[in-house]
Amino acid sequence: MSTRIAFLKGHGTENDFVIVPDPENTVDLPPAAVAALCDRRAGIGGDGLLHVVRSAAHPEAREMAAEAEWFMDYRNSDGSIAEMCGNGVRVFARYLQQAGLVTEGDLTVATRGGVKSVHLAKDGDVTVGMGRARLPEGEVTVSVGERSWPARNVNMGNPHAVAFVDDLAHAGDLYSPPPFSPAAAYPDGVNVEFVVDRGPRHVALRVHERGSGETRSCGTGACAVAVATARRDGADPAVTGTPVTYTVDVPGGRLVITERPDGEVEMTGPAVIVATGEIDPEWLETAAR
Ligand SMILES: N[C@@H](CCC[C@H](N)C(=O)O)C(=O)O
Repeated sequence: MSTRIAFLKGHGTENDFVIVPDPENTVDLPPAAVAALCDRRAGIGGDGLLHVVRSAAHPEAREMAAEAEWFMDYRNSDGSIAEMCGNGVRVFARYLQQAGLVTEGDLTVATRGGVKSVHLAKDGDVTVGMGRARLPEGEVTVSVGERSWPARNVNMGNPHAVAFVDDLAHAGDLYSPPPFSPAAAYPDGVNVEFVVDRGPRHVALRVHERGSGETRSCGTGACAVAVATARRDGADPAVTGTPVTYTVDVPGGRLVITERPDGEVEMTGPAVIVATGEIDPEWLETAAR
């Protein structure tokens, strides 16, 4: 009989993940296996999967091994690969801490979007240096039913379309990806955020994630929203020399995002491990067929 595979379940502002610790990269996780594990009825359930691998043991991360011991091999719930996951990095760091692989304080995590700096605070919050936002030029439109909105194209390592709406209910049921145009703006698909104002430097969002559907939170999405809202509000820390902080409410909680004058975007929020268990490898093999 083959060995059972350890897993954990965790979430960050209710963006939830199956975590598979696999330091030497020996667990085979093809897209169908990831989709089976993330299935909320027939599997464990999650918006995505965090495969925890030593950077030195993963071909996509070897070059980052000197800077970051651990690689977050992130997958969406449909099995697709994404460059970055902001809530995922916080949960990944919490796992490393609880497993005794790192101590509280500062650490680095390798991701497909580069090496990220993480701070595990004593109060339980986790802060991640998310890098700089890129704001590609060009008009983008997103639609839901009869309504459509201009959207800001923001890249946080992964692609986002940020649309300001009058009412979050206008985003509808978000069962399927909101259509966007022009198609050339997002050749690899896009995460779409719908945003309303809540007060000064305070917004709320709903999100449809590429590869996962509507989720209760998206960390990269919250960063994209903070930067798009700052520009809409005429705030650019690179010009004023003053950091700008936004509170971003998501259906699953609250994230605080600061953009600094050097362009670096920092995200702070919670990260929780809720369960541990074992995956039956025979089930996984069958389920992934
Ligand atoms: N939930 C994540 C984003 C995960 C990746 C995204 N679905 C994509 O395909 O780009 C976050 O917290 O950032």
